Amino acid sequence: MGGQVLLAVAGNVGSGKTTLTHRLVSRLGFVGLFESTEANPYLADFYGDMRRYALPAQLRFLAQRVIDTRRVIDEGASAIWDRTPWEDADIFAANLHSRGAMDDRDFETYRMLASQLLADVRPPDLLVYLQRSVASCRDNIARRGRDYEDSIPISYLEDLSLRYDAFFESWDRSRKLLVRAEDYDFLRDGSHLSELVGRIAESLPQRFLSFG
Ligand SMILES: Nc1ncnc2c1ncn2[C@@H]1O[C@H](COP(=O)(O)OP(=O)(O)OP(=O)(O)O)[C@@H](O)[C@H]1O
Repeated sequence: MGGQVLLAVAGNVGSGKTTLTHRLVSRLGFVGLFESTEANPYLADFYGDMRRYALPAQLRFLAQRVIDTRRVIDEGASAIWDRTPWEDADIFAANLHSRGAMDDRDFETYRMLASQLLADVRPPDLLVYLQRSVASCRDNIARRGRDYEDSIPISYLEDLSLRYDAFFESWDRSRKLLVRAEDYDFLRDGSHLSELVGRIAESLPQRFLSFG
């Protein structure tokens, strides 16, 4: 194995990142970098009133994810991210700004901090984009039944989905892999996971030849 491998799973709210990341963690023996739903004390308030809580919620997401990322990278173990800090900055915060939930002044403040915090964070070796239709994301969100997510407008998911596609298209910090979530059943079918692990191995840089 060519040293520490960093994988990232990126995708919309309800796309199934957490399920996939758990499966990959147990298959590969990597450390999982999970987004704890309880970790952001602004989240429920944010969904209740996006205008009021956009800036503190975004700052908290970014700070927590950068702290967790740096710790895992410093520890030297191979790891897999369930969402990256670049998604916070380039997708979520930018989306709130363009929806009018974050004003120009707050967005500029956020951008100043984000560019400093992210300046020397090592990117993943491979970004896996778990692409799922908005209708299917919405069904997953409804099924998991978190009260505070009841208020998520469909237009919010649609905007994020467009931004995710553009983010993936322009992602040039590492290699990347598109996975259409609806073609796989990672929860119930082990062969689907094996197929994806094979695709990941093929997509990684040469130095990780013995991966998987
Ligand atoms: N930067 C952010 N801005 C706004 N909301 C965010 C941000 N990062 C995460 N969230 C929200 O916090 C919650 C975290 O939940 P969770 O970890 O289950 O992620 P998720 O996006 O729903 O992923 P998945 O269903 O693919 O596992 C979700 O409602 C998620 O959209």
